[in-house]
Formats: sequence, structure tokens, C-alpha cells
Amino acid sequence: MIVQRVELDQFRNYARFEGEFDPGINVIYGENAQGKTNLLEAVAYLSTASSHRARYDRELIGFDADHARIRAGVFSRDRDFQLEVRLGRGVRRQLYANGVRLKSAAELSGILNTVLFCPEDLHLIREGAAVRRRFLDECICQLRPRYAEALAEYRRVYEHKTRILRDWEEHPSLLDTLEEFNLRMAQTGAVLIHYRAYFIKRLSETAPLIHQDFSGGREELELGYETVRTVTDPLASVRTILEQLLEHQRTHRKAELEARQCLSGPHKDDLTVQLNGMNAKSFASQGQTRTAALSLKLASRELFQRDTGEWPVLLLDDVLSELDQRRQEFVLQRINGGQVFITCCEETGLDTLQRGRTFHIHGGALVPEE
Ligand SMILES: Nc1ncnc2c1ncn2[C@@H]1O[C@H](COP(=O)(O)OP(=O)(O)OP(=O)(O)O)[C@@H](O)[C@H]1O
Repeated sequence: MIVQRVELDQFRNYARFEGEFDPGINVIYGENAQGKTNLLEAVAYLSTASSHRARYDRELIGFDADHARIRAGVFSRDRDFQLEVRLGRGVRRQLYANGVRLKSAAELSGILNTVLFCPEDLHLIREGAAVRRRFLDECICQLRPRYAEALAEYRRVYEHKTRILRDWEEHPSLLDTLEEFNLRMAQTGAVLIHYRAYFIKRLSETAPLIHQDFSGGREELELGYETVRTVTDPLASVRTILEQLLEHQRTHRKAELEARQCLSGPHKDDLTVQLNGMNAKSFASQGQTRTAALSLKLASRELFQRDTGEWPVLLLDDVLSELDQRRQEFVLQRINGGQVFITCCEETGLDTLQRGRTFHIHGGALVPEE
């Protein structure tokens, strides 16, 4: 997958931008607050129709504008695509591929996939399980449509069951449907656990090797899967997992009614991360945390490439800061497959990059090369 060209109109601090990109490495450099991250955000938006840092689309529109537009020429799955995103204040965003309006964001990710690494990704190691679950869900959804369906269904059923448990005392008749929701939750939950277990198994075969290279063999990364306690082997068949989930529901029925909360199911799952045998969340340094998070992201990109034959576009925002010289060099050497956009404040120090183009950004505009 290659983003060949990007045009921005009134997107964040870009009044107008046009850039032709290299199929290899693109270095976006400039001082702080000039628009480097904004450019990566625009590229990422073309694949997910969402931003990693904006809560509302309107934040992406230039302060003085009513509309913003992102356009791009993309080469993917042996074809050329023209992608377009139109954003407007007070109106629904519109997505287009080759001039045809798309119904959903999922259609975009069928054309362009990106893996973004940004400073906020330290949360992947440091924060609670929800962040790691989101990472797993995003990765697996891109690879397995059946998983995306099961996840959507699980979330629907979970919400219904939560409402039943919250309101059953005031409306006891709600309990009549509880068993049905329990069964559907266990059925879809078993599918989620099965897929997550396989993905984590593959991630465990890939990410530790990357991390080991990163740290010059000094650090050992270990990943694990924590799910519902009664599930003895998450790699077992969906049928076996289903029985074990139903068993967990049975033993927690009274507690759920008392707590008025959903206590049983994979919505509490976690991907555990250990460094040299210790919980990374509590003990890893800033640099180690960054290295571990980056190893997870790079591993997910490699798995995507192995499954689909296509490299997702890699967007590395401010990845080099806080890494020592050796780790920096490792990152720059490791990113040798597919297209990469990497932001940094200085052009110097990137001599290891043999191929590609550099773009100097200043005040939301491309500084022309001399
Ligand atoms: N909707 C918007 N309209 C206009 N300008 C915006 C908008 N949103 C953000 N900006 C401006 O964009 C600039 C930030 O750009 P960006 O985050 O891309 O910086 P950066 O070059 O990545 O900087 P750093 O090196 O500090 O990470 C800020 O000056 C901010 O005020």
C-alpha cells in the first residue's frame, strides 16, 4: 500500500498542501507545532475515518474555515484509488473512493491500512487493560471480518445485559430475557476469545524478537493472555470455550444481580506485557516502555503483511525521542518494508536512511527545497 499523493484543504493548520510521496521512507521534519503530526493524522484518517487525538471531526477543520478536505492517490491491492474525505461544521463527514460515496469507515480500511505509532502509545504499556484490548480489537478486525462482526454483536448484547442488570429491581420482568442474552454473550464471547488467543500467540512469536533486537539482546519481552478464569485453554475450540463461559456465568449469576453489573465475559480481557519477567506496566523505564510499545506495533504490521501480502503504511510520529542512539538506529533499520512516514525535529541523524524523501514543514506549509 502506497500513499502516492496527498492534498489538504483547510485541514488543521494547513490552508493548502500538496505533496508527492516516496514509496519508501518519507521524513517529515520541522520545528515544534508546525504541522508534522497533522500531516500524519490526515493520512491515518484516510484509513480509519477517525483521528487518534481528536474527539470530534470538527477539531480537524482549520480554525477559520467551515470545511476541510483530504484527498489522496493511493496504490493498494494492485489498483489505483482516489480517496477523499470531506468534513464540515455541523454536517456529517463524507467519504469517497474513486468518486463513489462510501457507506462506512470499514470500506476505507478495505483500501488503505495504516499502523500509527505516536507518543500516546506509551499508554499501551502503562495504562489499564482497555487500551490493550482496543489495540487487539483494531488489529484483529482488520484481518478477520468474522471477528469484527462478533465484536459488534458482543458490544450490542453487553449493553442490553448491562441495562437488564441495572434496572431489574425496578422492572423484574426484564429478567425473563436475561438467559437469552447470557447465551448470546457466551456464544459471541467464545468467538472473541478464540481469535484473540490465536492473534496473541502469533504476536508472541513476533514482538519479542523485535524487542530483543531493539535492546541488543538484553531485554526479554513476554506476552500473555488473561481472560475469563474458567477458560482453561483459550486456544481450544469455540465450543469448548462456550461451555466454560456458560459455567462462569452460572457461578456468577447471583453476584451479577447483586452488583447490577456484567461480571462475566471477555470484556475484561487483557494482553499482559512482561519485561525480563517483570510487569512492564509497573517497572519499565520510559525508553523500555516506548521500545515495547513500538515492538507491538511493528509486530502487528508484520502479521498484517504475512496475512495479506501488503504492508500497511507505517506512520511514526516522534518515535526517536527518548531512545538512545542504538535503539534509534535499530528503528531506522527495521523499517525497511513498505512505505513509512516518520516525523522528527531535525533532519540530521537520519543518515542511516538510504532511500526516500524529506519534507520540511513550517507553519502548515511545505518549505520549498533550495
Ligand atoms: N483545527 C486547527 N486549525 C488550525 N490550526 C490548528 C488546528 N488544530 C491544531 N492546529 C495547530 O497545529 C499546530 C500543531 O501541529 P502539529 O501537532 O502537527 O505539530 P508538530 O509539528 O507535530 O509539533 P511537535 O514537534 O511539537 O509534535 C499547532 O500550532 C496548533 O495550534
